[in-house]
Amino acid sequence: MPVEEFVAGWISGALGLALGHPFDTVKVRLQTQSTYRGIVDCIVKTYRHESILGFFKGMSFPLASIAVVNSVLFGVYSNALLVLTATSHQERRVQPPSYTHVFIAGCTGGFLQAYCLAPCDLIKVRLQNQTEPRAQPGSRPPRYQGPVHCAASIFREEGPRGLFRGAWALTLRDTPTVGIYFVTYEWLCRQFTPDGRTPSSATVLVAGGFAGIASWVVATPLDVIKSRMQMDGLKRSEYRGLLDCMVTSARREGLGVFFRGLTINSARAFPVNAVTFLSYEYLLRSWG
Ligand SMILES: C[N+](C)(C)CCCC[C@H](N)C(=O)O
Repeated sequence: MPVEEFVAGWISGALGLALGHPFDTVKVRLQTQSTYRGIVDCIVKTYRHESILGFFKGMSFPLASIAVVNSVLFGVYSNALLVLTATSHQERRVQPPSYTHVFIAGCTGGFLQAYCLAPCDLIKVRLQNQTEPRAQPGSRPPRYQGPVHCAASIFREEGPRGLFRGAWALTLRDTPTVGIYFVTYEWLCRQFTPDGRTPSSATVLVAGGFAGIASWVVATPLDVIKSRMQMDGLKRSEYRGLLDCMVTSARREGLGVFFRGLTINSARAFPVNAVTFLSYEYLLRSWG
């Protein structure tokens, strides 16, 4: 099993993540809290109360864990294509796989990474939603003091299954949308690259960026539900399940609720995925 894809996925995931984290914090807050009037209001309030550091809450942990998740995503994708088409990463430029194969391999990668992502994403979302300013002497400490403390508290208070809260919504979100992610990327690369040639860096950046946006647009409704399910259970359980969360949210806030965070998510998706794909392709190429 080729391991370079896993390593390249690892490094490129970490690079993309660091770039996108401030956008991600604003997105999570807009999706789960109703105190903000919009993107600008959320940015201003976060900055005023928590300084620039507020935007980087919950980042250290995903930086390590997203790297693992991305490595599973790209590693599984590439190896699934190897099984389906019997071509390696290098051979695929000359013998491009069909879009159906790309889609199936993408869905497989999306499905498997969702399980590694679920507990990591839960911890990230819980930490990002802590709006207390940095601890001052004498002030009450926030509920979770860091990722390890957060994981231990969830385990203690909500049981081992609590760590997989929202995992179902996450799997439904990622299985088809990662398929769309890779199909968009491949399609755009092929549009701008002569047959049999490797895509240029500019092409990879643009194709990666738009692949990120396209997949996030489709993923946003379930992303909102996922984030809400993850925050549920903190005080008391409000939703009886995924469907109940959808119906309750729509009834209370209208159908627009399913698009919360869409703008900021798209603004984040472009640079994150442009950098992810560029570094992924670059690493694989330089390893020959
Ligand atoms: C498929 N879905 C839209 C869920 C995400 C795919 C892109 C993953 C990337 N690490 C990012 O965070 O943007």
